[in-house]
Amino acid sequence: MAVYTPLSTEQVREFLNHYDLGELVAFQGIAEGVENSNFLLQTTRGRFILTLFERRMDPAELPWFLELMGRLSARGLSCPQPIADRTGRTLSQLAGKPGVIVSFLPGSSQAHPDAWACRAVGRALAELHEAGKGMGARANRLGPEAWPVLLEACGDGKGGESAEFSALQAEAGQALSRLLPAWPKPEALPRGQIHADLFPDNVFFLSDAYERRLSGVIDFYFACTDFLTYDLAIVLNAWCFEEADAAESRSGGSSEGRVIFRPDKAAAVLEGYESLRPLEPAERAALPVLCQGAAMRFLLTRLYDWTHTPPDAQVTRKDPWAYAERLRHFMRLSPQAFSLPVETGLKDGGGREVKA
Ligand SMILES: Nc1ncnc2c1ncn2[C@@H]1O[C@H](COP(=O)(O)OP(=O)(O)OP(=O)(O)O)[C@@H](O)[C@H]1O
Ligand SMILES: N[C@@H](CCO)C(=O)O
Repeated sequence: MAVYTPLSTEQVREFLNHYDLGELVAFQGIAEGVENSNFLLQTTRGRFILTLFERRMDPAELPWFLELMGRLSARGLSCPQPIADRTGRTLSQLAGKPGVIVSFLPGSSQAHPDAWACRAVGRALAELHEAGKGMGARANRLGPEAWPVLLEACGDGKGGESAEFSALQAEAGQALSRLLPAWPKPEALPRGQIHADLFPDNVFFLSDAYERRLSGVIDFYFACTDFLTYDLAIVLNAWCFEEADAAESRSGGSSEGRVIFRPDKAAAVLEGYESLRPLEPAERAALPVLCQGAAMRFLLTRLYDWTHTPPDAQVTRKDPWAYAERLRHFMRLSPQAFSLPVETGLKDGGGREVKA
């Protein structure tokens, strides 16, 4: 559970007094997530999400994220809308942390998304890239310049001395020395606002007997300005492998063979994306390297968290070895692996599946 900062009913009630959101009925910490503390608030006016920002977050950058969500939402992407208090402010302080209340999105995430969901997320990513146009830039704090620093810092924490951990650190270091010189120059590919963490747990779906649709995208707190295709590479990493849930139950040894790449899902992501924003040849050619970079980014943040998560935090650590496997997969790929457009036969007009 990701609650780093527990709150009392009194604190939440007092906080809510500054908003026009009715009276507090109930609140609870939310089990999912690793970055921030999240609470579900039930008030007499409905459900809302309260987030307290914890780590890897410079409070000075919070207005940028709130502006992005407001803009995307105004342009038709279903995402949380920041809610202003009675003085018009969306960003406040609670328990010594910056805090925000956002609208609650209905639906639920899919732990094991199928090819249809992969196509829908590809399409939603292209919508996000289109809707994000025209906003000021925010640098990617977890981009390639940050990776060597992060790797260096991984060994400082508790448990960093184990042989298995050291082997993974060494492997990441070797891969990094090959990856960094191959990384595209900033002007080489189209850039824009990217989500940068579009994992299955950040995408909601709704379904009934007649149809299934993607109902919303959450968690924009890693969003930044970078290669649009890097966002696609993150989605290919996060949505197109199947894995055993190995995180906390690891008993040692290598995790080789725990994850399997699904080319049909990758084809579905690309087809969904290109149904709105066809890739340029240079973007296709860069995808194998960008996929290695995306695997590296999540390998490194997970590796760092493996040894730096406070023992009393209510949080389930994520498995860095699963991303080492993805990195190996993408390092083995031919540079032409994504060079041709794909056809999956899933075409349905975008994101909505009509059931028979
Ligand atoms: N606007 C929302 N509407 C509905 N549920 C939400 C909303 N925002 C967050 N949640 C719930 O809270 C959980 C955690 O939120 P979020 O993913 O933003 O946390 P995080 O700590 O930033 O996670 P991550 O590890 O993905 O970075 C989500 O999985 C979801 O269940
Ligand atoms: N989505 C990330 C956690 C947030 O950075 C991961 O699965 O490692």
